[in-house]
Amino acid sequence: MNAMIEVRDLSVVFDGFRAIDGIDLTVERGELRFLIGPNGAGKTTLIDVITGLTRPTTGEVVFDGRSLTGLREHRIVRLGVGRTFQTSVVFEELTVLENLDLAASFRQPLWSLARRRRGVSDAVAEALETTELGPLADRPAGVLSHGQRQWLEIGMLLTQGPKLLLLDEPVAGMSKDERERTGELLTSVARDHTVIVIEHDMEFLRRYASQVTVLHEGRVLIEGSVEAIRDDPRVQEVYLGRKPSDAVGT
Ligand SMILES: Nc1ncnc2c1ncn2[C@@H]1O[C@H](COP(=O)(O)OP(=O)(O)OP(=O)(O)O)[C@@H](O)[C@H]1O
Repeated sequence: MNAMIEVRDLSVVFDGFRAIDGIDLTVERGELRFLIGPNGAGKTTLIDVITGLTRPTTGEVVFDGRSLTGLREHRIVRLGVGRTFQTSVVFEELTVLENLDLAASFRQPLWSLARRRRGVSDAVAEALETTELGPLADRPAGVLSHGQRQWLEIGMLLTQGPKLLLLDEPVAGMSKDERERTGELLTSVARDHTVIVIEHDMEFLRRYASQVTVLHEGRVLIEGSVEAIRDDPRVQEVYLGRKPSDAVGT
């Protein structure tokens, strides 16, 4: 079986309101999948269900062949699901290295902590290399630019050895150069992880996405290549008031 994540007939009802309304979604191992959709489409709620933050009303999520039904958030993290939030979770007074080290220790047994104090663990060294934050390792995270901070958060997830990364609008508020660097980082991370990215930046999508799932009103509207979704009249319609070229880039 090659699916990393299978969402089956998932619904989430908040006080009678169907935020997710019967979603089926399969993301294969090693995919870099983009999730888009207008405000309120259910993107964040879907990620909340996968990570155990929100309980589904019906349906289930199967991760790496195992049902996540009933599991608490920390169990799901330990199974290999990592997530970033729209708000930052780095400790500003700690250095880049210390933030990575702390994140890495989260999944480690105690005996390995004592051993690691003598040097930088492999996971931390790898995260520094992948994110290219090595030259900033001893700087406090508080002095990082917005983009560098996002890369640190991705690095912190990587130290925990996730199989699946869920990233919520990673390029929001970034400069053009930072966006480009983030695109390269995601492409590189996706070489040995499965990655699901919620992203509104259509130019970014056009450059870095291959498979895209469009959500609308809690359902999957369409799934396909950037070109296929760009040309689909249903997608043009849900981005009402915008030319299709604005909605998904040309
Ligand atoms: N805890 C909650 N209680 C009630 N309604 C909620 C709750 N969380 C989300 N919703 C509603 O569910 C719908 C889907 O929200 P969600 O945040 O998943 O959408 P989204 O696609 O991520 O939107 P955006 O792009 O604006 O972040 C929205 O109408 C939202 O108001």
